[in-house]
Amino acid sequence: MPSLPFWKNDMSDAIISLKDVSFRYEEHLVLKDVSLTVHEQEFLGIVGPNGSGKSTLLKIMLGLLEPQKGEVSIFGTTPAEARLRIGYVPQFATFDRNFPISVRETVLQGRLGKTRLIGGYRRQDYQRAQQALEEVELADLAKRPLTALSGGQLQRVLIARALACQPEVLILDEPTAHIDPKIEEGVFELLKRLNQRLTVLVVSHDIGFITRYITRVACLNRTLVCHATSEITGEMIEQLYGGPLRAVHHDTILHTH
Ligand SMILES: Nc1ncnc2c1ncn2[C@@H]1O[C@H](COP(=O)(O)OP(=O)(O)OP(=O)(O)O)[C@@H](O)[C@H]1O
Repeated sequence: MPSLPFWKNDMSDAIISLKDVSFRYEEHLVLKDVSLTVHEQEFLGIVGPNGSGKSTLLKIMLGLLEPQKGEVSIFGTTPAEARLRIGYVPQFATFDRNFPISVRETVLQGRLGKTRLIGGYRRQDYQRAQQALEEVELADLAKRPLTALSGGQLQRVLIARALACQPEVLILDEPTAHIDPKIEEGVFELLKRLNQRLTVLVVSHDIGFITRYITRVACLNRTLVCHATSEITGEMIEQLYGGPLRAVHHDTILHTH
């Protein structure tokens, strides 16, 4: 009898499984023996200092990068095969907001992998885009050009674009890095609502803030350690960031000295 694939050793509702994954850019080892299982309906935070490999880890889950070592399974298959089941919201900085395009057209781009390539979008695509805009509470801005949006509105549009492909998991890379704290709260309240029907995985620098929303945190600094939110202490943060953390804002539960 063939042996079970490695992810079958985990709970049956595991949707993302990485086992002993290592990745290097040429000589530079960025991830070392990273193992992680994400379960259905989780709201997982991935935190770590600059350059600790967070975006690299996401790109591996999305099949954009292939690890030199280890195994990656998404919904029991390869990242490439599972791609359309994942909604991805890239880092804000990588998005050209001056592109002359409307909110609706941006959200429709999320349908590209799901619709026909020739002949334009179908009625169903417009319906899905409309639903996604309603879900992020921006339906009345559908015709507005992207250039006329605030940072928080733009972030919601990018979330709507990811939702338009009807994903089962939403992966966001620093969704609130460039918006102010009040708006940040609104974005995380939205993610919390979406988490009622979707698995959510979010990369953030701001562990103090996100612990209010997430169920579990994965601390990455080349290697990865997971903690239940309730276990997080200032000492742990200090170890992760290699020194006292000065920039935890909001009325955070964490204090380091
Ligand atoms: N294409 C690349 N070629 C070579 N090195 C890279 C490449 N992309 C990233 N790196 C390096 O790999 C390391 C990890 O980068 P990565 O972007 O995954 O970190 P991060 O934790 O997401 O950082 P940040 O918090 O600054 O976004 C960094 O030292 C970075 O300079």
